[in-house]
Amino acid sequence: MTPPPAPAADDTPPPRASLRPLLARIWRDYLSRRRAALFLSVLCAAIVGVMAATVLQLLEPAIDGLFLGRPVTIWGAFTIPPGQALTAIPLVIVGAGLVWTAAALGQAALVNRLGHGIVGDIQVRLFGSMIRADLARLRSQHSGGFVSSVLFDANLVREAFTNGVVNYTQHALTLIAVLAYMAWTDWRLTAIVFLGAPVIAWVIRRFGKRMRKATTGAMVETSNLSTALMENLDGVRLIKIENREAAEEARVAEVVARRQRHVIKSADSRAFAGPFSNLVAMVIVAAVMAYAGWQARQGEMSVGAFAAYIGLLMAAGQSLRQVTNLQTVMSEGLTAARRLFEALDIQPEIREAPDARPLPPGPLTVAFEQVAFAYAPASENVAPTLSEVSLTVAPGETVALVGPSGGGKSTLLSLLPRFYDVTAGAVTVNGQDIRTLKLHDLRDRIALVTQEPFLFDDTIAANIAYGRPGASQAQIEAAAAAAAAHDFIQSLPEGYATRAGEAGLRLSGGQRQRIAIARAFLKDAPILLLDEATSALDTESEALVQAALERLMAGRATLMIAHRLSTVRNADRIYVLEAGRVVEQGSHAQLVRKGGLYARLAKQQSLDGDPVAAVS
Ligand SMILES: Nc1ncnc2c1ncn2[C@@H]1O[C@H](COP(=O)(O)OP(=O)(O)OP(=O)(O)O)[C@@H](O)[C@H]1O
Repeated sequence: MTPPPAPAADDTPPPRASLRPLLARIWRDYLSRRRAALFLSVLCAAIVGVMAATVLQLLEPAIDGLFLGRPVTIWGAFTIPPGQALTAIPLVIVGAGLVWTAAALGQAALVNRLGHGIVGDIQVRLFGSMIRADLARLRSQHSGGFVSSVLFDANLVREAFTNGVVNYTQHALTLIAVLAYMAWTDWRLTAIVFLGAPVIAWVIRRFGKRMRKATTGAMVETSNLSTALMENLDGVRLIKIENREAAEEARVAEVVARRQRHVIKSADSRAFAGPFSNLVAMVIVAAVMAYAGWQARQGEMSVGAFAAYIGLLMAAGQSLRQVTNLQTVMSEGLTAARRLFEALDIQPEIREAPDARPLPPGPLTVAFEQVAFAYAPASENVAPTLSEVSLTVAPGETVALVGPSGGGKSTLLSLLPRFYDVTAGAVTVNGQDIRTLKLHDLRDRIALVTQEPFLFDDTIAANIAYGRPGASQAQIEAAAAAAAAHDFIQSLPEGYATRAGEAGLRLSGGQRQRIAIARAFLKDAPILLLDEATSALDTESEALVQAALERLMAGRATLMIAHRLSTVRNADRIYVLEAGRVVEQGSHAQLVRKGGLYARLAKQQSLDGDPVAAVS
């Protein structure tokens, strides 16, 4: 096991042109449906922002009214006689404080619901896209990558588009309110503030760029970390038997360290942008203070106005720092959104045709007609995995696929439920190309029993009824009885309600097989695919499973793969696949007589060198 590759982080900032469609899509897919809540939370944020500026503005009438005994004008509109200032101003402040608090509470409650709603939407969509993805794509990416996208990347988008958008509004509005107040009283003061704007913009851009690079790297490493964790849990037996615990610990430590480097860089960018803009803000405060002090000396500014300016500027500095911080959070969220959308946009190649036809009920005949298939695209010039394969399985017939490892048997089987599509030729069901049929109907008519049947972490009954969720208990038990599984299930502590699967009961290979066969009995599909269904069993289990399988095969079109030739001797026809081609075909007796590859394989498996004895 080699360490996952270092990330190829993209350090170029996203061009403006690509930002607009990204934002438009976030609006269309996630925000527009919640536009009322979004509007309300932005409104609350606006109230909070404006209230913050308003309370500070009251400094001017408070100081001038209380200390200088002047008539007090609140917000330039209401005039209060000096005698009433002592009661009026505190009352206005309490009133503003109440509105401020109500708006802040409303904002927090709305943002929490909005944010988690969006993250839930993204997670469900990502899962939907993953579960519908082509097998080829799912095989090309480790499941750890999907897990990390669903659990972590989606949260970055939440941060950006709730906290980011809403708090951004609040602080931007505080800034605007302060600037408007200053412009209203003295435009020169505002001009001084605007001189600092390009510097702040530069700070935001610079840290935003660092942040994007670090975020992309952190996301790649988070995905590598999930992959490493899942791989270790899956391969725990191998790790223990090979005494590789320390090596695996070191490997994971390496991934953790790489992830940490990116995460720290990203956190640094986020944390450093604020103090840098704070520095610029302090320089602006100093300049305004110098100018306002000079004005006050000239008698053109009252003590109250001076105090209010400075108070407001301090608040503006605070908001500016927040806006800079949020800018980096937004940039992180946009990077995550871009990555998630790329994953969401991959369309499965195996899709139902728009004019797909239904598949009527009843027995079905399967045919492979001059089928060729390659996993790699034709441009890669790799020899195809299957070439010119033709075979037919009629209802009630059993066709067996045998041959050396890597010959293409499993690949051939996976073409029938359209896990992959043929590259040439066609697979047909009752004479119709399966690409012209409804995908749901096609898969509904196929039962698949594999060497290591998968059990969900659910009850045995639910596992048997997985493909027929509406099945009654009686139907489930009848299927289990037909699969010779009823007795052992009943002897379990909770019978059919016993949990199986990863965190549940550990079942033997033969028991799992029989549950899978019960699942196939319940599905009652006219096409049966058996992929080495008995090869992992001991003789006693095999006898039970074999008998159950024979009952299951009756009346269906069965295509089976078997390594142990003893299990295929009763097949109607046997096809020997070597390097993707059918090299021999016929009944067991015919193939043994022929003395070719099949006869040699049969001989290899015999103890006494007699091929017929080996398979009888
Ligand atoms: N997902 C895949 N992507 C690329 N190549 C694959 C994939 N699955 C199988 N192959 C290749 O296709 C060839 C046929 O594999 P397949 O599993 O169909 O053979 P098989 O006859 O079933 O082998 P076995 O008896 O060992 O199970 C092999 O060379 C294998 O490496």
